[in-house]
Amino acid sequence: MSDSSPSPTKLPAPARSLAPVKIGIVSISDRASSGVYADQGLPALQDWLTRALQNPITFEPRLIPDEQERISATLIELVDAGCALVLTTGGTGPAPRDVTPEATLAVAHKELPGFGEQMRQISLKFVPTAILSRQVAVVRERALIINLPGQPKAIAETLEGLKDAAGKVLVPGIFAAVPYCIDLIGGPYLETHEAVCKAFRPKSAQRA
Ligand SMILES: Nc1ncnc2c1ncn2[C@@H]1O[C@H](COP(=O)(O)OP(=O)(O)OP(=O)(O)O)[C@@H](O)[C@H]1O
Ligand SMILES: Nc1nc2c(c(=O)[nH]1)N[C@H]1C(S)=C(S)[C@@H](COP(=O)(O)O)O[C@H]1N2
Repeated sequence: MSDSSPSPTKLPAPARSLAPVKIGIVSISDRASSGVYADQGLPALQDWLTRALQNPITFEPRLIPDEQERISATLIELVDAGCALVLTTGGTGPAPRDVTPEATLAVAHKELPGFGEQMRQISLKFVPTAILSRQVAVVRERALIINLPGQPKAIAETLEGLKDAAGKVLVPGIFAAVPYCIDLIGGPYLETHEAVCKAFRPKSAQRA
């Protein structure tokens, strides 16, 4: 009679425990925050991050008007609350009330210009007005803060980049660089779902 007990070699590998991560998501919109229209920024951010990341996520959502002091105070509060990543949406354009980049730079310890440069490159594949977005990314303490444009569809476009119909990456999204950046500033080790976004780390930084 054959032994029906499972061979140890066939047992599924024990699930790796992934570090939890706290993420601040901030929708900056005069009209959404005052109820003129329903906010689509926070749902779009939460949806994309939930699809992209394998780690357990605690979201810290904030919906606020385009007011510089309020934006800076919100960013500081979220970093102090332990967010490793803070994503904002809205207020990056040239209009008088668009002050998200100024509010972000005001709380920066370091600026990372590559994120804004890459987002504008990606967005140019979607809209010629991509160059109107003044978005910045900065490090404050152990947190990475990134501005995304306010148009809700721009959230997935900039984070994920541009793919062809077969899913081949044509222009890498900025999120590919986020996990390694968070390693470097002392945050949790983030792992992504490759079908949504393949994170890049140098071999020496990859964990088994
Ligand atoms: N939070 C949001 N929810 C839904 N749609 C939004 C949101 N933010 C922006 N949009 C849409 O994207 C467009 C461009 O965004 P932008 O940040 O320039 O808005 P805005 O003209 O400054 O107005 P507001 O700050 O009142 O949203 C808006 O006109 C609106 O159609
Ligand atoms: N991917 C992407 N980027 C985009 C857009 C867009 O629709 N998709 N809209 C542009 C427009 S029209 C503006 S005015 C700027 C600034 O937008 P914000 O003020 O909503 O942040 O983002 C630009 N970047």
